[in-house]
Amino acid sequence: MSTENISACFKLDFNKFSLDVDLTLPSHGVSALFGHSGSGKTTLLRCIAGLERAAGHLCINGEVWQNNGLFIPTHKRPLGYVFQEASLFPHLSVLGNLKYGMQRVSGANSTSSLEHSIELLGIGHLLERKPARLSGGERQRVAIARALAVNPRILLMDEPLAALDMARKKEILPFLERLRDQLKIPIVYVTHSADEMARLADHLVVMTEGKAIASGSLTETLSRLDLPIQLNEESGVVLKAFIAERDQQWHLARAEFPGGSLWMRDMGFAIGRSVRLRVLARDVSLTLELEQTESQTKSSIVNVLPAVINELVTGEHPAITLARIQVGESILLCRLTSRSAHALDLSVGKSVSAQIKSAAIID
Ligand SMILES: Nc1ncnc2c1ncn2[C@@H]1O[C@H](COP(=O)(O)OP(=O)(O)OP(=O)(O)O)[C@@H](O)[C@H]1O
Repeated sequence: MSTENISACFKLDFNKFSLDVDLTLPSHGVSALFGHSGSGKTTLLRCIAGLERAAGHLCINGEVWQNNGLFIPTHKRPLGYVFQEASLFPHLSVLGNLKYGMQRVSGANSTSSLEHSIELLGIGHLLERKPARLSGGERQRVAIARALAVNPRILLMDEPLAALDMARKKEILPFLERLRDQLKIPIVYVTHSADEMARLADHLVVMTEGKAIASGSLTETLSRLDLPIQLNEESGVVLKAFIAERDQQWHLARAEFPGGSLWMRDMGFAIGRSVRLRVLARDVSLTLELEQTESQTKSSIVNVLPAVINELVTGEHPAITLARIQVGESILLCRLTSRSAHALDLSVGKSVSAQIKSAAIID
């Protein structure tokens, strides 16, 4: 078995809550811990940090931090931890805060890791400022840089955007994408925002009542219908695609994914650029008309793809049916009324046309 991953197995009992997980997470990229409030996401993160003393074991890319006879205390674990609210020392400048964080970790006094984290988070122009003169988003970028400056083996982030307004979130997300793409260490990211999860995660862990009920690649896990995350308006899939064509006259771009392609608003991305597409189940509808050219001329919907029904389940309310449909090698989800599903006589294996009302490039 490869040691290049995170192996985390914990059992912990609080009064009215038990954590019981046995997970293998990838050695790099973002693993999102996603689930309702109280499902145990923060508790799991705290176990990884050694802030909770659970029974079990923890191995980070071949380094054992906990097993039966061993428990490395938090201050000796080479990790970065980012909380919801950046807790910076008000009397120290940004640079002072970064350096203070480094002093506390032995062997972390590396100028190159400090410079690299300043550059990654784009805070070079803020180094002399005191925290009171930073925006919420800038403060959080400093907190992330401080966590990275110690050259950690893993970065733990507990809802780092939750305390920020929409504009600040938008400002910070590109930096988080940069960390995901450029850092060689794993990032474990707690969130209950479907949007953040879809945009940032490579790997998805779904938590319910202290258990990890699913753990797998983002694309695969989001295409499952047997998880509670699919039972709401935000359910949908993420497709890995690339820009294949641009229609300058109508300001559209065609993004190609395994098994199909979608026209969408041109965001100015170059041809060949990799992108993520988020297609919400509520934006997909089904018809039995199979002739694409004809239906395109009769409908305002630009994207019509041939599909085969893969699975059908009742949604969160009996009026709603969720369909999992195969489009080439990819899976899309569709929310429709149970009455429509009945009228179309939908069944597993049936060929249909999927009309995609809208899809968003989220990368
Ligand atoms: N030290 C503790 N003692 C007793 N119960 C605790 C303790 N810490 C957490 N809990 C309980 O464990 C459960 C899981 O909490 P946790 O914070 O891990 O959930 P979460 O999924 O991160 O939630 P949120 O999204 O609201 O942050 C909750 O019911 C919480 O009240």
